[in-house]
Amino acid sequence: MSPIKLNPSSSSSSFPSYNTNNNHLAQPHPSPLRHTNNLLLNSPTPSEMMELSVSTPPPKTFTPSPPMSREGSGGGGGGASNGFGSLGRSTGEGELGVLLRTLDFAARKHSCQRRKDVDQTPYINHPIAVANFLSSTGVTDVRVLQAAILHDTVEDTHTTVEEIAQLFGTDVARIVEECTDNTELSGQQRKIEQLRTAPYKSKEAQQVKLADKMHNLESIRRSPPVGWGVKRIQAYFIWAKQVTDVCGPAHPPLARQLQNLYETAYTRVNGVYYPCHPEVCGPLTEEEQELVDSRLRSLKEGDQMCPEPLFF
Ligand SMILES: Nc1nc2c(ncn2[C@@H]2O[C@H](COP(=O)(O)OP(=O)(O)O)[C@@H](OP(=O)(O)OP(=O)(O)O)[C@H]2O)c(=O)[nH]1
Repeated sequence: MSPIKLNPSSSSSSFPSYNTNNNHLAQPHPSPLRHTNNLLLNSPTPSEMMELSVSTPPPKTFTPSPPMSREGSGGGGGGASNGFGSLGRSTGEGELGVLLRTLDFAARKHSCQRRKDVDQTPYINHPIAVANFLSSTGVTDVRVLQAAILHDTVEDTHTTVEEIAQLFGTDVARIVEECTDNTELSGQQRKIEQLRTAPYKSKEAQQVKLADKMHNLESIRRSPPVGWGVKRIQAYFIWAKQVTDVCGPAHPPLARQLQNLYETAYTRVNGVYYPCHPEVCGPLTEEEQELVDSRLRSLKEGDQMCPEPLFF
C-alpha cells in the first residue's frame, strides 16, 4: 500500500502517548507519492511465477492463543509489562472495548494519511471498511477484526509488530505481520511477493487479504486513484484475482463476492465502459449499456455514479 502522507510524523512511541494532534487533517496535500508502471505490461510471466514458486518458504502455521472470552480473561498470565496480558487485553475489557481501542490506535496512526482517490478520502476509512467486510460476511474472531483494522499500520506508519503484540496480543501481531509487505522491495516486486507467499499465509491472514483486496477493488471501480487509466485498473484486477483465488477457501462468502465483482465490474472512462477484469467479464451488452446510460442521465447531484444493482 502507499497512502498519501500529508504530514508524516515519527509516531513510533508506545500507546497511549502517540501524537494526538489532528490539526493537519484539513490541510491540502501533494499529489500521490508513487506512480508505478503499467502493471498489465509488467506483470510476472507464467514462467517467472513458476520459477518463484520453486523457492517458496514452508507454510506458516498460525497457532492462536486460547479464545478470548467476553469477560476479557486475556490479562494476567502473559507477563506483559504494559498492564495488558499476552492477548493484549486488560482484565474486564470486553470485545467491544478492545475493538474500540484498536480503532483509536489505528486512527491516530493513519491520521495524516489520505487515500489516492480524487476525494482524498481519509486513509482510516480503508482499514475500517476491511474489518467491516469481514464482520458483515460472518467473521466473528475479534483478533481477525483487530488485525484488519491494524493491517496497514506496520507497512505504512511508524508502528512495529512488537508494539502491536504488546498492546493487542501476539495473535493479532502475527496476522498483521503476515499482511505487511516488505517496503524495501519495489511496487512490482511486492506484487510478485504477494502472489508467491499467498498460499502459505495463515487462514486468518488470508481472510484479511481477501477483505483488503475487496475494498481496494471496489474503490478502484467507484473512484480510481488519480491518474489511473483503464490498463492500470485492469492490471490491478488481474493481479488481485490471482491473489484472492489462492486465499478464497479461507473465507468463501467473501470469495463469492469477489468473484461477482470480477465478473460484473465496469469502469467508465470518457463515456466508454470497460470491464475491470477483461478475462472474466465480457463487454456490456447494448441493453445493459442503455440501462446504465439511462440511470446516469437521471442521476441527481450527489448521487452515486455507479448504480449498485447492475454492477455488484
Ligand atoms: N484502490 C485504491 N487503492 C489505494 C488508494 N489509496 C491507496 N491505495 C493503495 O494503493 C495500492 C494500489 O496501488 P498500486 O500502485 O498497485 O500500489 P503501489 O502504489 O503501492 O505500488 C493498494 O495497496 P497494494 O499494496 O497494491 O495492495 P494491498 O497492500 O492492499 O494488498 C492500496 O491499498 C485508493 O484510493 N484506492
